[in-house]
Amino acid sequence: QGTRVGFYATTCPKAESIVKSTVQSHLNSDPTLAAGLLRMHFHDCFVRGCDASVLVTGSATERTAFANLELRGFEVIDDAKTQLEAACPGVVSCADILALAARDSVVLSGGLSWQVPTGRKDGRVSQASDVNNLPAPTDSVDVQKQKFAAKGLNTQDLVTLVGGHTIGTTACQFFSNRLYNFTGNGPDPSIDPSFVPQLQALCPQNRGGSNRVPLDTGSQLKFDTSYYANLRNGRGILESDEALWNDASTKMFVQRYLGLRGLLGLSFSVEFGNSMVKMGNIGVKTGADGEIRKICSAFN
Ligand code: HEM
Ligand SMILES: [Ca+2]
Ligand SMILES: [Ca+2]
Repeated sequence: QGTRVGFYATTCPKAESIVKSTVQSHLNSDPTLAAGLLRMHFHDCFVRGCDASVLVTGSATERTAFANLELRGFEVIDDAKTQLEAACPGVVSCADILALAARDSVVLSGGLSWQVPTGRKDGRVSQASDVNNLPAPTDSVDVQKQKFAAKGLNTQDLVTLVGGHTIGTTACQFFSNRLYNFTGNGPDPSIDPSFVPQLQALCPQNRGGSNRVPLDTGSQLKFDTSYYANLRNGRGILESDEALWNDASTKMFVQRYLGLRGLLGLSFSVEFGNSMVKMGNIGVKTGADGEIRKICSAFN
């Protein structure tokens, strides 16, 4: 796979601490950026591999694709890159900065840490038209599984990584179809009926599509298992999220993360790191495959 833990130990020993302190200082002023950085790494890895293709600006780059319009935290990556270029010019890739920043975001939100293998090169291509195989919030469990399997990720990885929704928010436009006219008339029956009016108030019908709602009600800044408890209680926000509770193969992992009786327990905080390492190795470029960008938003 080409990456290894401690890749910069001799060439830029402070690389990981520089990323961490940069993420820390940005989260101090805006803790919601943790979610932005985690999601950005996912959107990078699923399109042309973890190669920072998502960071490039310009017409028709990935950043201009619909699925990426709400990505947040680019300024954190740029800030870390500036400091890394001062400390060790031309050494640390933007793809690695993004992988490290995603880990640090989880840890600073209360999650358990993991070691991030590094050594990714930055890609030389970024095309909006490549951003079509990302999962959609209306995807069934079967489609979600297929999209993850196409990247070498299994059902456990799917349930675990989507657990990233324990932090952050979604725009109403991605789920408000569930609140009003889901099956011709009335809300999606898989939503807890007592939760529906709450969501309707946050997302008024035919307006407020850009209003934002926490993906994990009551715990949007904390990296915990509350997201899974919400799924069990019919309080998942996206249709794709609640579906994980209504399919036997994915429900089993949700139950195990919740430590429900009779099933072998599984630690979400441990497994999240394991699955992130797998996701972080998707399509990694090494050697002459790629470059070390000077600026993360532009090819050299
Ligand atoms: C089936 C897979 C997935 C689907 C359908 C999905 C869908 C979505 C949607 C629709 C949003 C709201 C976007 C917006 O309003 O701008 C969102 C937000 C988010 N997603 Fe996912 N996602 C998936 C998997 C993942 C994975 C694997 C991760 C990370 C490991 C992740 C992390 C996040 C985070 C942290 C946010 C909040 C972003 C913020 O607050 O800015 N998602 N996701
Ligand atoms: Ca990429
Ligand atoms: Ca949470």
